[in-house]
Amino acid sequence: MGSRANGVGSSSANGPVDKGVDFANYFCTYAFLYHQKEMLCDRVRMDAYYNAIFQNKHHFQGKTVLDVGTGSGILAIWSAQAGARKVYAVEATKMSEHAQNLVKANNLQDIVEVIEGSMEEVVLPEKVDVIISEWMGYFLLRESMFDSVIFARDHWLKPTGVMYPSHARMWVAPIRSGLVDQKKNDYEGAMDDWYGFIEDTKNYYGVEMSVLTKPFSEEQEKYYLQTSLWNNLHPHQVIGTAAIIKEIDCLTATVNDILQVRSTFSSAISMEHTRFCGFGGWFDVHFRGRREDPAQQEIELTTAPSTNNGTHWGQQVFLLHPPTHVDEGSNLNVSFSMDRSKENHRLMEVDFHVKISQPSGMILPPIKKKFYVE
Ligand SMILES: C[S@@+](CC[C@H](N)C(=O)[O-])C[C@H]1O[C@@H](n2cnc3c(N)ncnc32)[C@H](O)[C@@H]1O
Repeated sequence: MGSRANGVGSSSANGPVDKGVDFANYFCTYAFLYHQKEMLCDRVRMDAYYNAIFQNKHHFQGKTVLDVGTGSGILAIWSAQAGARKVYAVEATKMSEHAQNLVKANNLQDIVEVIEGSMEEVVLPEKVDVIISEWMGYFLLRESMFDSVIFARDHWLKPTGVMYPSHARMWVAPIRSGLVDQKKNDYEGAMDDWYGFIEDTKNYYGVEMSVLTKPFSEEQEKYYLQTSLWNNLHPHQVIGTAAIIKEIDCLTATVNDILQVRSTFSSAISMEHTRFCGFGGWFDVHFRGRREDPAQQEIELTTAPSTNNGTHWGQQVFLLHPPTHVDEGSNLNVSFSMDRSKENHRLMEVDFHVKISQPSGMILPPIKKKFYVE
């Protein structure tokens, strides 16, 4: 199982963010070295940022850089090693102390200035040429950290400045997966256990609890059947064409642009006699520099299903029960929407509306389902 900051129980998307709650539930996990280590061990992620910086040294040599959410300090250190004149490394948690030690241990204390504080509150002495950040959560937007990068860009990037990464995309594709059976069994097992429990409670303790069956069932259904799952999909599990559902230009996107994702797309099933079990969702980001000041080497970081280049982000899997038998030539028409959870602006709610037409021309009853990305 992959892990990013959990963000559970944080603040509202509509009201002001309660900073204390947000810190306790979101930032706190990033204060642990074991968590930073998991990201530092992700070779796909590390290689992409390393290559983006060192194969595009012209963006860093003699330049000022801001690392938004420096964590262990790794991106700030690389920026300095690539020749930056000054690097501001901002980190909200006490991880800043480890970053500071790491900077000193690598003899970069004259270039990298670690600043402990929230990006929204720190004051820098100057504007910067480059903003670098690793802000991507599960399915790209979970964690809503890109808001802080947008804030940093709007306040601290020079008009000629460059964003690292410069672009991001979200992808969705139909999949087959044995998890669809496993999760249904888990749910049914939990309900069987519940029925035994209410019978025992009545027999031994004289209390009738069946009035709670419906809310318990709803709770378990949400947990087992409506919560998206972290999974490392094999490419063979993708059974139809993948669609891009969102494209972000990191230089120009506003918070308003990323509050919601809306997309309608069609996907042609490309596999014979298979089960359509739901959707897989993933993202990629690109390092292209800016139009007037492009990268010498464009780098891509993809979290697509892969046999040997998996990432700690994996993919998010959205299971549709029961699975539908489809064939090569079946076609899916999909409406997708994603919004921030009202209870916690760092979590997401996703809706799929799917119409399936079979190669025979038969159109199946539409499928509609809501999911929680938690
Ligand atoms: C995904 S980690 C990346 C850490 C490091 N840059 C790396 O690439 O290994 C994101 C980091 O950003 C920090 N962070 C998130 N939002 C922030 C904000 N608004 N201000 C300062 N730090 C923030 C988190 O505490 C976390 O350490």
